[in-house]
Amino acid sequence: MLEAWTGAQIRAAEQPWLDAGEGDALMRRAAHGLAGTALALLDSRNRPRYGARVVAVAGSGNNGGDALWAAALLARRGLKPSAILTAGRAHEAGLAALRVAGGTVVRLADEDSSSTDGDAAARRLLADADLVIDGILGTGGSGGLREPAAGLAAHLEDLRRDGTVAVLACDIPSGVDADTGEAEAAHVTADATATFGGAKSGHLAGVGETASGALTVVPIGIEDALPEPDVRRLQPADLRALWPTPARSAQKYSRGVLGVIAGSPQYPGAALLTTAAAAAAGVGMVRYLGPSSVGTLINARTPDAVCSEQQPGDVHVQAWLAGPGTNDDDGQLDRVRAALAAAVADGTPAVVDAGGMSVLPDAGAAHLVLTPHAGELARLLTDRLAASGEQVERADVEARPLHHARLAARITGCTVLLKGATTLVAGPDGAVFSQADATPWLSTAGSGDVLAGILGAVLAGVAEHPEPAERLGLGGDTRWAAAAAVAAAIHGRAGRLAAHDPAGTGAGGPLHATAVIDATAPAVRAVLAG
Ligand SMILES: NC(=O)C1=CN([C@@H]2O[C@H](COP(=O)(O)OP(=O)(O)OC[C@H]3O[C@@H](n4cnc5c(N)ncnc54)[C@H](O)[C@@H]3O)[C@@H](O)[C@H]2O)[C@@H](O)CC1
Ligand SMILES: [K+]
Repeated sequence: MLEAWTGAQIRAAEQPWLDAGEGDALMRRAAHGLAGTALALLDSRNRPRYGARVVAVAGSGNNGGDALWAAALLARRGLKPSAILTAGRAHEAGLAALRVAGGTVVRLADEDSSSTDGDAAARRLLADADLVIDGILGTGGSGGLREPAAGLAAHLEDLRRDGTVAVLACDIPSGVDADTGEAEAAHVTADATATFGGAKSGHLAGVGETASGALTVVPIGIEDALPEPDVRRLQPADLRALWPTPARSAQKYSRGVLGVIAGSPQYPGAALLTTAAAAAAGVGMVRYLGPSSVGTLINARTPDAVCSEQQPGDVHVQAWLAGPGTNDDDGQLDRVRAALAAAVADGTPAVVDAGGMSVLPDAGAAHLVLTPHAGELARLLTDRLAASGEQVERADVEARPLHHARLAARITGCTVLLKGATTLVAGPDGAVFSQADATPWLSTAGSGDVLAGILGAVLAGVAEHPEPAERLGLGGDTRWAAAAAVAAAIHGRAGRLAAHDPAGTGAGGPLHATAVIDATAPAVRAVLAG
């Protein structure tokens, strides 16, 4: 599991070492890890190390100190170091080390300075650089980059996009909030980030996720002092442990029955996709409740689904999937309401997707997993905050995804899975998961229905088997958020397979929602095979 903490949590874990006067030792370890990551980044681009020009861009704090020390260390490996100072002050020992290593130093003009010689010299250094280490701001930064650093960062991004320079962020790309991944204004975008002691939540959400590039966590000795993580990301081994794999004695009922209330004669597609996806994910059995005309269509694609016009109270299921493609005309929304009320009362987990979110019970529960995209989450929050008159727009959710997912979980009392390039899952108990397994090709109609089906299958499978989650320290209500993260990861991986985009970079080509369904079982097999 990749675990991440807030800046304050990391600082608290460092404090005993600082109190004991061992701050320098922590910085030395950080700088060594940073220098090692710099060499690996050059190697990955087939750039020779010897004679490579490395520029440390350093602000006033310890983040700049790390960068200056790393540049000095790299001089011993044959690189040519220099530094651009963005503030009036710089870390003294780091700066001294860089000078001893033969590095030139230029300082950007601040608002009070009339000379801009430093700015021109800084741009010349960047133009000649093979590698830039961004040490402008770390966990002590607040409020985004200001001038003159902001202008320099914009110039650096032009050079990075052209491929002339590789950018390595020290701890966190400067200007990105280490706790939230938000960036109000200018920020650095990095090809890679070396972070110290533990990942920061800001690496796994929002702008911070994309701005960080490839993340390396450098241990500095404080790790045992870290508390429960703020954000988690499940890795393949975790997915393997959490996937509802059948026991030898399993039969369809012990594996879980999923009740699906989706689709309508007008919009049957959602019913077809959700039921087929749940079946492909290996649920014990799918029970579809809805109009018989839709049931007939479902059985043409998924003959194993049991379809009827029964009501939720007539059947016994281990999980519900309620909402996609439903409307008021044919009684489907009444079924959704009844299923969700029963789910809250009897503890049966439920996926609440699309139209289901408009008939959510006032008092939710962690075992109800809502699956909004940014626009739906904005609407849900605006509805719930109507009394205060607060309006939430889609753009607000996109700019502050972690904040809004957490807010929605708190207000609704439900687990909230916010769909996006990176999927965030927030539980009402405060647990957060961030999964980045997807491919941009997944942004297509029907993709969300497939996710809902996979999630329904996972919830039905884990409903009566909490042990694997407990073994990973994800017990109690956190297990519902973990189940949602598992489903998001498998959906993303199926998408990558279907698009032939193994790394999720956008390589490969288009996919159709049904291709994602067909790739679901192979994605699960690949995870289980390790
Ligand atoms: N505390 C420790 O023991 C360790 C810290 N380390 C490094 O130290 C960093 C944290 O160091 P600091 O606490 O000095 O914080 P930073 O280096 O992030 O910078 C803080 C300084 O920047 C100024 N500042 C804040 N926001 C600004 C803005 N928007 N524009 C311009 N200036 C701004 C502050 O006034 C302060 O002087 C970590 O990210 C990590 O890189 C590592 O060396 C490992 C050990
Ligand atoms: K930085």
